[in-house]
Amino acid sequence: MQFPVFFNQQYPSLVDIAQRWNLVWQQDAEFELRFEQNTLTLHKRDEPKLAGISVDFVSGAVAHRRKFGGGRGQAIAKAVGLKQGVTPTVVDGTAGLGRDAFVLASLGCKVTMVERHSVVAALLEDGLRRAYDDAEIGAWMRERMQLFHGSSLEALADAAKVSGDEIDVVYLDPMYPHREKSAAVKKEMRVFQTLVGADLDADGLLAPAYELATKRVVVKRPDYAEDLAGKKPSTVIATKKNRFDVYVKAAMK
Ligand SMILES: C[S@@+](CC[C@H](N)C(=O)[O-])C[C@H]1O[C@@H](n2cnc3c(N)ncnc32)[C@H](O)[C@@H]1O
Repeated sequence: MQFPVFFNQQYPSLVDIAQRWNLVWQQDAEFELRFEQNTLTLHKRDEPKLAGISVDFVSGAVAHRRKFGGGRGQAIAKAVGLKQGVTPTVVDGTAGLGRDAFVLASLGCKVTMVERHSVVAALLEDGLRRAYDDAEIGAWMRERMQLFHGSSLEALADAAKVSGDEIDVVYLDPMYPHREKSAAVKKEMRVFQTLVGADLDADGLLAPAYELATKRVVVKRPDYAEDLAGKKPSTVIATKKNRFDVYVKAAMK
């Protein structure tokens, strides 16, 4: 399916990206793609004051968390079963901007990110390009993080084949419809949320995820959300605003 975006058609890299990701130039498109400081960036055109969004594994918030975050003590690490001597292989079935996947990769996991939205996939690929080239993190990023463009509802097993490994854990963090009165969403996330919308078909992800994972499926949810597909998890790891629902199939070894 083609997605409409506005971009500078005189800029060859943007023309290439549009072709590769099936993005079609449109004068009055809601979003614009730009290259800013060697970084593919998405802007919402009717809110020009909002900062653009991009994927940056090298500097910024995720890099800070890698250096100063809680390491293997973080809730997400516990949820996927990272512990002394155990570093699971992961398919992240709802990659988004790749932040959770990057946390897991920086802790040693091999992670295949699956993303269905072509603009998000383009941003992820651009983030990976810069990370792969980075002197500090490039070597392990090339080994551990990769992208698969497709829907996890149908293509999860194909994504796993790209990885070539047995998949221990499938991680899911679908976009949850926001409550009417929820506090103003962080501005940057507003651009992203307008782009992808609510993942109303998310319940369908649990079954293919459970089939693929050999050890467990982990689902990130807001604390007020109902269980994915109405299925009660084996364990829940709660954080301040979210929880990780863990569906255990077999023990981690
Ligand atoms: C809330 S975001 C994930 C954020 C991510 N965990 C992070 O840390 O950046 C959800 C993403 O999953 C994607 N998505 C939802 N359903 C999907 C599916 N069936 N297959 C692939 N991607 C999907 C959406 O397009 C969106 O980019």
